Amino acid sequence: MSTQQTPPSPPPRLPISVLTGFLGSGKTTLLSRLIRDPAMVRTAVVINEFGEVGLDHLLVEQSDENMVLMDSGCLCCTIRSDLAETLRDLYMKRMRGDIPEFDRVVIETTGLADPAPILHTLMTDPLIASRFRLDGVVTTIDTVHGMGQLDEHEESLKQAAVADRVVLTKTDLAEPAKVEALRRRLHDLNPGAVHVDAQKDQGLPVLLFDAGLYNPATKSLDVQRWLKAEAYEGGDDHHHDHDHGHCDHDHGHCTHDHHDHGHEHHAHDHGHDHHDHSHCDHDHGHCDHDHDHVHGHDHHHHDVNRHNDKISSFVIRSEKPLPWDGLVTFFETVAKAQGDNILRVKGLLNVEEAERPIVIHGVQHLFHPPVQLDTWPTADQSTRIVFIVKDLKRETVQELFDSVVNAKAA
Ligand SMILES: Nc1nc2c(ncn2[C@@H]2O[C@H](COP(=O)(O)OP(=O)(O)OP(=O)(O)O)[C@@H](O)[C@H]2O)c(=O)[nH]1
Repeated sequence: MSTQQTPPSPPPRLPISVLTGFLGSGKTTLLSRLIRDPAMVRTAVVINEFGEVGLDHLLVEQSDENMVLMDSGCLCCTIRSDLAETLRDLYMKRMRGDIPEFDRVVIETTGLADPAPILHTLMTDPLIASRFRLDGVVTTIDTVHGMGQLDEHEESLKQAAVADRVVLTKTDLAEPAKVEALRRRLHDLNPGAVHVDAQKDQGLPVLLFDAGLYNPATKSLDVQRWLKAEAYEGGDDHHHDHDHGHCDHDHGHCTHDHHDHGHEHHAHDHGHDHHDHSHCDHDHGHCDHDHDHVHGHDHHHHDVNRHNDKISSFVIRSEKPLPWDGLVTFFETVAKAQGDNILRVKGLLNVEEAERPIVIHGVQHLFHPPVQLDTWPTADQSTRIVFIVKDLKRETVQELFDSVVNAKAA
């Protein structure tokens, strides 16, 4: 992690959305819909093959064998030898004016892929990292088979855990109770992700993209919307969530269980999630409220370690300003010791030496350069670091934080 404290804000790099999801979960179907949508104008979509998205007569212009322009204004491009080369090539052609200018990129990954290596490429290849930034991860989940896939395939769990947007597919085929049980499980697995219904929701590009720190609607950095720390906190008691194996065998039972435990507010959250993008902001109003409620309490007791198989998420919170070198040591140590178990980290930091808050963002052991915000997003000036992890206890991370950061702060 770099110790640079004042990188440019907002970042001028082109946003990339990574589309992932299990085999047959509906990535291509979603992409075929997206590339025909006029809102995808000035978007470059990187796919495996043209054939899979059925371009046929929609194609208006082919610049070379790897690239076509759709009449929606969406540029479709197939992967060359590897992703890094494809992105470099795209960027150079854009610079030279060989292809229409595009403002964002969407990359489809293959079905069984652990998305982490792709995210690594985006963050580590110097040419790519200086021209592009990760906007978000979009994960398709099949509502008919998704529960079983989450049980049986770790890749599927990881894809859901790193998502900024979860697209529920095949809701026209699945029983509503199963869809609801899956929604709950996904929410427990990754409370910050917004759920979108591929069948019912309209305006998919708006719902799926701009999931990052930069909010094009307000033309500013929107850390509340991005961090969603409140979604990982709050007084939820998720002790019964451990038994998701049951869900696959007995969804009705599982749904009942949740209701029996008074989790109606989950359904409420989900209801908000899949309406339209503006609900993100509405959600925030909602979350702020929750957050104020939580704020008056001892956060260490209210942070809930949500278990979903081996994956859990939690927030490390600290009220006092923290020394930068302590924070750097903490992130370096945690990345070195537990890098493989850290799926995603997002943090808003109150740093002693900095007048303004600093935002960090990491995938496994890699971190984007920190970004300094102009102001605090709300009156709450505490440090909040969201972790989504695998096989890693909250206590382990908290202990390290206490010994490295809090000890230095004391
Ligand atoms: N009824 C229904 N069928 C869907 C939906 N989404 C996808 N399908 C079907 O599910 C099958 C798999 O969908 P794809 O879009 O090819 O899935 P994919 O994730 O691209 O698959 P891979 O490339 O093999 O990983 C296809 O037959 C689609 O027509 C949906 O929302 N409803």
